[in-house]
Amino acid sequence: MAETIDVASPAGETLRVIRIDRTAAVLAADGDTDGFLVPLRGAELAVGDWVQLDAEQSMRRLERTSSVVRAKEGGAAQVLAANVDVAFLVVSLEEAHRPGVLERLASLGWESGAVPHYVVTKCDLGSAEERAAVGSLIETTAPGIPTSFVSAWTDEGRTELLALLPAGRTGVLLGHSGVGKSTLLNWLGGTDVAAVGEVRERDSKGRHTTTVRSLRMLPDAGGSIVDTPGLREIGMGSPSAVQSVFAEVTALADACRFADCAHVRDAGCAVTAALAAGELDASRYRRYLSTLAEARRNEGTVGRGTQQRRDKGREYSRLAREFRRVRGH
Ligand SMILES: Nc1nc2c(ncn2[C@@H]2O[C@H](COP(=O)(O)OP(=O)(O)OP(=O)(O)O)[C@@H](O)[C@H]2O)c(=O)[nH]1
Ligand SMILES: [Zn+2]
Repeated sequence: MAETIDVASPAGETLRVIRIDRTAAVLAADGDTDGFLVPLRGAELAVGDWVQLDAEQSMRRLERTSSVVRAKEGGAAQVLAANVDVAFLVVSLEEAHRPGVLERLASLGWESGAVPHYVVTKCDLGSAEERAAVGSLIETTAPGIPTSFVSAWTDEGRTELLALLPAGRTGVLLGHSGVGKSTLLNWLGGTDVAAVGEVRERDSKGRHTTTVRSLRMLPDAGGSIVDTPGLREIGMGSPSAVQSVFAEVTALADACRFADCAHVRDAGCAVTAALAAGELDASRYRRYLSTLAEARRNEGTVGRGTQQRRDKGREYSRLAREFRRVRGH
């Protein structure tokens, strides 16, 4: 990647991509909120990337320490954010009752290379019981990932989140459209939430969403945070990330003494035994099979796929179907 830029900046200076859209990026010195605009002209940059300018004013992207990737069907994977330390998995209190959403976000979080942390938003809308239910669901669904309950309306949880982003650290907000990511960004950044006017565009399905990705400094914390556009379909990372989310299921499947076992009804199968004993939740096992199948198929669409991987995807789909048929889930 070599890109000529028309702004005088000292050669060798390391700059960060703090804003990006389809055609241009804004670069700024570390900790700076003012930067300059660079046309992308095909350069593959993501928010959070570090770039270095040489004497000829062409730029070189430094190696990424982490990246949040979205698999695009039929195309190359898209990097949503680079060099992030904490991946905030944002769910609204309402949405947090759905284990499938929690699992997908967890997988995307582990896949990024950043440390995942759930943020349950809009807690002003729910009761203490509802919150406790979500807390225990998260503990069983994604053990080991910490959770913060927040509300931008009542100011709950702000200090807790800011403590995770001291100077030199960057967070990223991952979550479905409408869970309150833009609101969080402004709330953490100290902007009056009521005064927020985001740039919004229509997406291919006519819905409004945030399309510009940006990195914002957090004056009250020292670090920074990246907003990603509304993710209507949250990807789920690679099969290995899915397997870390479903670690206990993976361990059971590995412990099964039959090679090529469908883990559906065979006597002596470790998975069947755990299901029968009530140690493994049938719907969790079904989600494990279908999520893994989807991750294998995606691996095929982002260009890294081999026939073998696609076959593996089909095999998991078949197992998921068979499991539903036999168990009625
Ligand atoms: N009750 C309540 N509503 C909130 C809170 N935070 C955000 N909302 C509302 O939730 C809606 C969505 O908020 P946004 O911040 O635009 O959500 P988003 O995740 O950025 O959505 P996209 O830009 O489409 O990705 C808005 O109507 C907000 O006013 C909160 O803490 N409590
Ligand atoms: Zn088995």
